Amino acid sequence: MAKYIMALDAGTTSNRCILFNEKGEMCSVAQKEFTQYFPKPGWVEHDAEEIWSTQLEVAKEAMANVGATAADIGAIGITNQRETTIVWDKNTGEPIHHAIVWQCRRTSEYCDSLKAKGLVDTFRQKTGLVIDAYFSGTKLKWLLDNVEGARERAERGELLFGTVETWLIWKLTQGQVHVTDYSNASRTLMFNINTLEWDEDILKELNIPKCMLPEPKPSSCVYGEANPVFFGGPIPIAGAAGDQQAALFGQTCFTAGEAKNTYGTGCFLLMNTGEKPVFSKNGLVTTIAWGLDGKVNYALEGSIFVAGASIQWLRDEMRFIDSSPDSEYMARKVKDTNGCYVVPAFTGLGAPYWDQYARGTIVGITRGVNKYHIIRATLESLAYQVNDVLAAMKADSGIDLAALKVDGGASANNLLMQMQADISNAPVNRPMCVETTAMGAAYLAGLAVGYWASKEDVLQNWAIDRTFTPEITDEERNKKVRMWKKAVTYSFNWAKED
Ligand SMILES: Nc1ncnc2c1ncn2[C@@H]1O[C@H](COP(=O)(O)OP(=O)(O)O)[C@@H](O)[C@H]1O
Ligand SMILES: O=P(O)(O)OC[C@H](O)CO
Repeated sequence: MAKYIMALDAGTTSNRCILFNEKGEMCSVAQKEFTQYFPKPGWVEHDAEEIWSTQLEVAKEAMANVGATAADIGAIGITNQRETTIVWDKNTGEPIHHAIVWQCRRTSEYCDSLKAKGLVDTFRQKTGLVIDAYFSGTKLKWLLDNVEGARERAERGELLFGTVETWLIWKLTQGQVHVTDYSNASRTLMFNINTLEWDEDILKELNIPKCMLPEPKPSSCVYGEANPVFFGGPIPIAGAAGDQQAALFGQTCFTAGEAKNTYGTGCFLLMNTGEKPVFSKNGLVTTIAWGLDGKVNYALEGSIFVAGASIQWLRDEMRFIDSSPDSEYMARKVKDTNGCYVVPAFTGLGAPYWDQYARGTIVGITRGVNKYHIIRATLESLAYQVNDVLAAMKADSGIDLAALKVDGGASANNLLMQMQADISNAPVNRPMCVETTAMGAAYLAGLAVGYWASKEDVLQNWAIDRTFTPEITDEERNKKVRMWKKAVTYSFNWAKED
């Protein structure tokens, strides 16, 4: 048996490669940040070639760290920032434009026009999603409408579309395989989550040529082989899933009613709802969790656009901290936020508000508020946003979670985890391995090639590192949440022209 399964985790700000062994232990990790482009307020782009080159670099580095050869790697599993939209030339492989990132707001007004046509329910029933600039479909339309000659080239069959996993699989197979998995397809606003096909009516509405779309496949199956030129031998690419769905899998939330919350660039709370989609009445979206063993699992999702990114803002723009982990030390210098609330709606608000025009705001500032209070209030804003989504999840599913399973970079912050337990009045369980996104991708790939025999095989790999239990009174909690709800209203609709 091969020694490792390789997980390629293509995140929003960095790409990672982790090699996992049979026990689900991380044997080697390599990571590299890549450039973020902000060409206009509210616009976000990546260079797709840089996504590929950094991903390849870290994969080689992770192998070199432990002296692994291609024969030591049983399979590759890919997990990725979702919705980010890439279009490239089928023959030259050259992207026609920078990738338009999930956070980018450039198609907000076009989304308004779709809503004004009365299409909200149609899109929800077909795709499970709300009409929002977040999802890929309107970004793809923007590229076809705004890059010179793109629409004609796409109609002639010369251009291909993909989200990041599609792009990486295409690159790894040197242009042989153009596929997506159901979990990623379900984030495009073009995929019918009931029929598991691209939706013809929606493609017509958005004016997207179907020939440029990848073939949708299950999340755990062999899509093709990485060309030997990259790793010295072929390796099967056997799993792919959007990063949030992969984390749900990595947290072993295999049963309906189980949920996890990931604190990365954004924050994403997903609940497995079983083999039937549940449609939200409270501002959540319905998404495909994974396709596995001939079946599809659905999930309810609350997507928060800015979470760890607000800590990066404290570091890079405010220059209040030198590193993200410093936020904990600095926030502990004060006992509370001194009445200050930060609403980090930098790219609008996602669940449960869905306000494309919301922008960040700080309220409650008095003469006594200093940078430590603002750092603390920024951290607290993550917990409030998650709490809003938890309430929506409870209303939609009828399930009051006994405890919240957490992961992602910012879940390392003990103060933040304690704030979450306090504000949501629920225990917070952090697992030993918080790299659950990569782990989920590894499991999906390993299951496809028989490295693990069944889901039950990997359940035993999950273990708790630490539980945070609520410590504040109901009175304190109610007051805090009430004030947050007031604060968040001040961010609404800010960027809308009068
Ligand atoms: N100790 C910490 N406290 C607060 N935020 C943190 C901490 N460590 C990392 N972060 C934040 O977590 C994010 C990185 O987490 P990660 O799961 O790698 O995200 P992604 O997959 O979105 O790139 C960054 O936005 C960073 O600011
Ligand atoms: O890069 P992350 O981990 O914040 O995830 C981004 C999401 O996939 C966007 O939907």
